[in-house]
Amino acid sequence: MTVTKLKIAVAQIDIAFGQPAVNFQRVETFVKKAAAQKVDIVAFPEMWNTGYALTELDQLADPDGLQTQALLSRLAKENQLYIFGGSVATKEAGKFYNTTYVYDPKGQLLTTYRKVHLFGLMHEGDHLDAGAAETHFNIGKIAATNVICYDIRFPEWLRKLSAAGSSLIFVPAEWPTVRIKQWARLLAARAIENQSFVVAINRVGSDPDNAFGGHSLVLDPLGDAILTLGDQEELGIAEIDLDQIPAIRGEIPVFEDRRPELY
Ligand SMILES: O=C(O)CCC(=O)C(=O)O
Repeated sequence: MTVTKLKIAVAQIDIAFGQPAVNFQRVETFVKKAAAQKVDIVAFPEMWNTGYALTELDQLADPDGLQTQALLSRLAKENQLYIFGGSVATKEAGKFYNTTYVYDPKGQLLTTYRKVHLFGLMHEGDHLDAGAAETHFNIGKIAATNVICYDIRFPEWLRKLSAAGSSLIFVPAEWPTVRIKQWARLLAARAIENQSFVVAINRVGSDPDNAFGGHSLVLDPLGDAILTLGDQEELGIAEIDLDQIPAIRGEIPVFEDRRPELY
């Protein structure tokens, strides 16, 4: 990794419904595939341990995220890369969350984020508690942040995270095929308005209620796609250069031109 360039692997995986052991194995396989491509970071989708088996979370959610943390820490260290851990279902003090972990190549946990906006259409609010905190982390010297899936429909949340200094936004998702056009458009808008790179990782396959459309994307700060995946399981590779950001933000200085006193 140079200071501004990043080689990213997007692990667009299928998720076995309610079968964490199968999914842990799949994540391990994809980290190894990514390492073979000599990437700096590999990124995963949302709720990859359980899928949306929300009624079974009491048996399936990872207690305090410890199993996920142990796996991601070991894999990051063994393979000498960053892991953006998508998100997993966790059980903490009797509550359930949709939780992200990010690891550095030393196997150290960089940050934890819990999905802030719960998606009523998929009954998240009936089973999960919402997070209430921002996340900020560095990939090398690159300032990054993340949200989860439905969070991208709340531009004010991503603006707040970006205004704090991030220029790279990760978005893990289980975004249904039926709304995949909205996925692409919302992500492009979030990239353009925040003048940030966006790495958006959707799952493929289906569960008892939905089919999931893949179409994972890496977008530049103008909203143009550097990488677009299809609707099958695959590992996509993209290179981004954060050196583009100062010129784009200098030409149209939206962060400086904001009028927060009005909104
Ligand atoms: O906003 C949407 O259309 C999809 C959101 C979603 O599937 C989720 O947050 O899990």
